[in-house]
Amino acid sequence: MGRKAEYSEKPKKGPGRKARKQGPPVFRKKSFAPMEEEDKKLSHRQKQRFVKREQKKVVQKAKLQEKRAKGAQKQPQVRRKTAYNSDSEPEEEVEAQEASSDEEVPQLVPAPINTKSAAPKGFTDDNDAWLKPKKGKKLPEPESEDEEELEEDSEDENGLEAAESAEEDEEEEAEDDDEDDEEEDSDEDTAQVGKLADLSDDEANSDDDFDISGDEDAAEAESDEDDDDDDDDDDKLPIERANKKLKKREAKDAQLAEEEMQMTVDHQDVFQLPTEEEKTEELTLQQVQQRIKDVTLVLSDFKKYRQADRSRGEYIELLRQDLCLYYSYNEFLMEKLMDMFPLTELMEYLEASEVARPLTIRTNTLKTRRRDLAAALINRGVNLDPLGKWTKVGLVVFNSTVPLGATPEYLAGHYMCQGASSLLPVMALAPQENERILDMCSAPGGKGSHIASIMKNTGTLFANDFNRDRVKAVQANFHRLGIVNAIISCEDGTKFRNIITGFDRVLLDAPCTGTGVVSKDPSVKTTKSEVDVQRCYNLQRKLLLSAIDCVDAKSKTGGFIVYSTCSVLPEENEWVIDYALKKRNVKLVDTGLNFGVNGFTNFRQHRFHPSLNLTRRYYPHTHNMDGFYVAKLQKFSNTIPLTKEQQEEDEKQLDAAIEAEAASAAESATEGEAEKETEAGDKVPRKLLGKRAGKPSLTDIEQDLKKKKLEESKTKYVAKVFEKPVKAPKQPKPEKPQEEKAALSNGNGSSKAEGKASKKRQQELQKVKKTPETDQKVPKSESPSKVSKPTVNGGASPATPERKQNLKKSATPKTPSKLVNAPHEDKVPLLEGKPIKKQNNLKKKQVGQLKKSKASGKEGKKQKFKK
Ligand SMILES: C[S@@+](CC[C@H](N)C(=O)[O-])C[C@H]1O[C@@H](n2cnc3c(N)ncnc32)[C@H](O)[C@@H]1O
Repeated sequence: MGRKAEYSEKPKKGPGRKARKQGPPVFRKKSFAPMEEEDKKLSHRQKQRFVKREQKKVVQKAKLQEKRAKGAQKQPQVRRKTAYNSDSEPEEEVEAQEASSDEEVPQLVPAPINTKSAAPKGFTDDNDAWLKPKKGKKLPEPESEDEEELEEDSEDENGLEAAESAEEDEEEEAEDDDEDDEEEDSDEDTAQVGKLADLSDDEANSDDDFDISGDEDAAEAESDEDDDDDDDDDDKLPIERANKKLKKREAKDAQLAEEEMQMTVDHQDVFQLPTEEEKTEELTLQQVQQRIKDVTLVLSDFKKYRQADRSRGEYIELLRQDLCLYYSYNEFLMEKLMDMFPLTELMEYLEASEVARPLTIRTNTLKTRRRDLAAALINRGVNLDPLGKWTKVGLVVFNSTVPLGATPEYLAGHYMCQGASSLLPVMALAPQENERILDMCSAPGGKGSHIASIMKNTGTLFANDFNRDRVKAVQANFHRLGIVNAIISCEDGTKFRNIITGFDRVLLDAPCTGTGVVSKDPSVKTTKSEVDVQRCYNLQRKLLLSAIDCVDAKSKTGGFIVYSTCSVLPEENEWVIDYALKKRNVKLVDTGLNFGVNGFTNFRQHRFHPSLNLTRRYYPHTHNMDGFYVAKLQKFSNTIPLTKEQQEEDEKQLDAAIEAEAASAAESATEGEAEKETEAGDKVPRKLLGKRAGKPSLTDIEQDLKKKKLEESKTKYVAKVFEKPVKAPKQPKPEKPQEEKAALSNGNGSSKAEGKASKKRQQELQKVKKTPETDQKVPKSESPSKVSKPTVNGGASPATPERKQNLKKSATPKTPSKLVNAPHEDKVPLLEGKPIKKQNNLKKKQVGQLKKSKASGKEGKKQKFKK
């Protein structure tokens, strides 16, 4: 139920806005309040005048009293002038009065007061004419004192007091007029100028309602500042003068601000390094963060902010500790990172490493196209986008309502879940169709499957990994993705050159410390140590040399090796490449990746080959992908620029280093466990694991000795980065007797005993006879690769005509590979070197012979039967 509207009575409309009359002027009481009340708001000049006036009053009163005493009575000669001149009053008269008021002795006798100038009590609409300021003159300040005096005047027209007040007023006015005279030249003009000046002077504006004191203040300021320039200013326009004034004021303000700033900076609290006591105190994360900022600031301008008695090292040490605490890194890794990045970049890197990288997938172009895959996944509720212009197969997934590892598309092999950075090494490898390519460390097969899809399932992909369990993943993935051109093996990559060589391209995505993927695996931040890094880079060096040896420098389409790691440490990247440059006939070439940071050519005190700037580094904070490293090498000669002895020595060193590191790692692990046990309070003898299991526990001295040995072995076998490749003397190549050639070609013994024996024999032979190398090339100026003899190991040498001859003539077949175990008529290792075609020829031969023998057998049988 609603209420009915009542329209019968319409409310009368009042007068419109225009019809309304303007009310009488209302003056703020304050403006006319007694002086005492406004005392606080008076300007300095006003106060001075007020004091002066008071003093004068006292003096005058004293004089008056004196005169009274004398009894002298004089007629007033000057008409009394009121504070407010009416418009009707002639100006001349006023001027005359002013002139007379300048006289030293005022006329004190009360005069008959002019009715025109008599002021009524208070202010009403009737006397508003008073308030109109005289044209061209500023409105005088209405002072309450004057008001009172006027009232008094009107009451005691002929009284003595009236005369007194009149005299006072005259004096005051004279004084004011004196001041006004100073400015009167520009009075009319300054009506505008004054406003401009007031705009910049809030103080002046705020003083009085009538803008009088404002003008006075402005004038005061002007007089202060412009004393010197007064003469120059005379011939300037008012606006120019105002502008000048404004600029001066601004300059003064700026100077003041500058001084103030300097004062605050000078008195700012300089960060103090904590004392020993303070170091033991526990801090909150916020406090640690603040201290990181403070120390960073000190280090940014060390001269300015440092404590006099403290060194830079102390600040850096504190910063490292705080960073370790804040980001949960161990000191070793933090130190490595601090060596790599400038401070500000380090912060960015650490922050970015705390955030997970976006999930990315790679389209399997063997089965689908990217846009079809994207459409299918969008239909399933996956929010995605192309990964970037640099890839045609990558997609970045923002969010998904379904698990990406279980969609029908995934199970059908339409895509592979892969980090963006793992697309880079395959792009750098640039596989071609129908090539023979090796993926030396393949598991779980992400990059391998990418290679196969670019090859469009043509040629042959050898996917190898040393970890048997992980090889299963390669198998499963390849099966799911529909790869049919791959041979999967489980071999030690370092020995792969002994199994099969002659590849067009090799990808070595080496095992590493994983320092680039801390966002994926945060345990890396705390678990990696110097020993881990050493172990990794020694293995990486071995693997890389093997990978290089597997490539055929004479490949028509390739001859490339791509080395990559998901580590950011130079030890695992530039150092390894630099090592390979010195040990093999390879050079660095452009990766073909048009983004990424250049590799280091120098790092701390180390200097690498200048071409290392062709390698690429990727960081989470700059590329929003995992920390990654990619280098592309081209093999320009199949010869090895080292003598056999040097090669063996190198290998021994690397092997020993890896073993020593492994042993020390096991040792430290057992020690750690044993320590834990004893810490736990179990007072039982230490449990020994690993190598020392079952052996009596070592005494402290023995343990010390062992530790020393370990340390020695570590330092001994850490390969030197600047190690110069040893120059091999050039030797003439004498004719080899057939026997020796055969012996040489049997380097790959099938049994270990045989292998060793043949190796010894070969070494002896090499000592006696050395052959010159014909196709030698110098890899780079600093490493002349004059090789004295061909490699004995068939895996590392190319299939030269001479070698082919040897292979044919070899009496005993040595086929070490698990992949290759074919009993052949001519007993040649089938997959050695390039001649894979030979395998087919052999097979044909074998088949032909078999057929022949069968045929002959049949014929024989037939013949027998016939017989
Ligand atoms: C970084 S992962 C390879 C990832 C792989 N390329 C991919 O994209 O899926 C390194 C691999 O090297 C393997 N590995 C370690 N030592 C090896 C060796 N001596 N020979 C061959 N593979 C090795 C590890 O089992 C590991 O799977």
